[in-house]
Amino acid sequence: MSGALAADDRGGIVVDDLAYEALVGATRNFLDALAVAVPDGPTADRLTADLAGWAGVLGGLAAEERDRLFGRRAGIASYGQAMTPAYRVLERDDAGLRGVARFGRYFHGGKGAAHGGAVPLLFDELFGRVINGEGRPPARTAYLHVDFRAVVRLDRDLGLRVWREREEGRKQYVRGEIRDGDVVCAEAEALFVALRPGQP
Ligand SMILES: CCCCCCCCCCCCCCCC(=O)SCCNC(=O)CCNC(=O)[C@H](O)C(C)(C)COP(=O)(O)OP(=O)(O)OC[C@H]1O[C@@H](n2cnc3c(N)ncnc32)[C@H](O)[C@@H]1OP(=O)(O)O
Repeated sequence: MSGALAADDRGGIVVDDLAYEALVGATRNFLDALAVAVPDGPTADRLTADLAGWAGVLGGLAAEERDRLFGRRAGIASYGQAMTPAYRVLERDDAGLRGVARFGRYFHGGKGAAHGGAVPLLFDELFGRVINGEGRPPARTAYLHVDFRAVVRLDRDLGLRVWREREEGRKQYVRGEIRDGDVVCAEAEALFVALRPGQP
């Protein structure tokens, strides 16, 4: 990214994991509040100006992709990103993971249920985490199939499970499910293809 500095070149102290997790959590809370608020004109103007100010501050702290924190902190909730519904990994090994997810109001589709696009988004994120494990070449999603079995309700702790199904050369098949208690809300299957050296 042009104009971005490597973290080492900035000379400052990078925020610790706990503080970064709190920042991403506050961002999620903000997005949930924005999704349901009906602001008056002055409030909207004030917020727009505040956000523009913060975008400017953060723009001045932009880093190269390899040095960024967003989505790259393995030890914290949602790997430190707010792009997908919130999740936490409870158990993980090379075969898969178990965890919990929560779809905030920002991910509302209609009639109290999560947006249909947010469900595959979460699967792609989780699959990517399992497939791109330690020591493996990076792999990209070739296809992602989701069956929506029951509505995903907002603001509830949901069970997550993802597991590697099989591997055929560069092709890696992975499956997963999202449960609300005993109810399977969504099941997914995907193919990831490991990238050849130099492949974007
Ligand atoms: C790099 C990122 C990780 C970095 C680490 C970061 C840490 C972790 C972060 C995790 C957070 C989120 C991670 C999300 C992961 C994404 O969402 S990636 C973004 C979404 N996906 C894309 O943009 C992919 C776009 N497509 C492509 O780049 C290329 O089509 C692909 C998928 C790499 C495959 O192309 P290719 O390498 O030229 O392979 P190709 O020879 O065509 O096919 C290889 C084999 O796969 C089969 N195949 C390919 N596509 C299909 C298909 N759609 N259906 C069926 N079979 C297929 C072929 O038939 C062939 O089979 P065989 O003949 O070998 O039996």
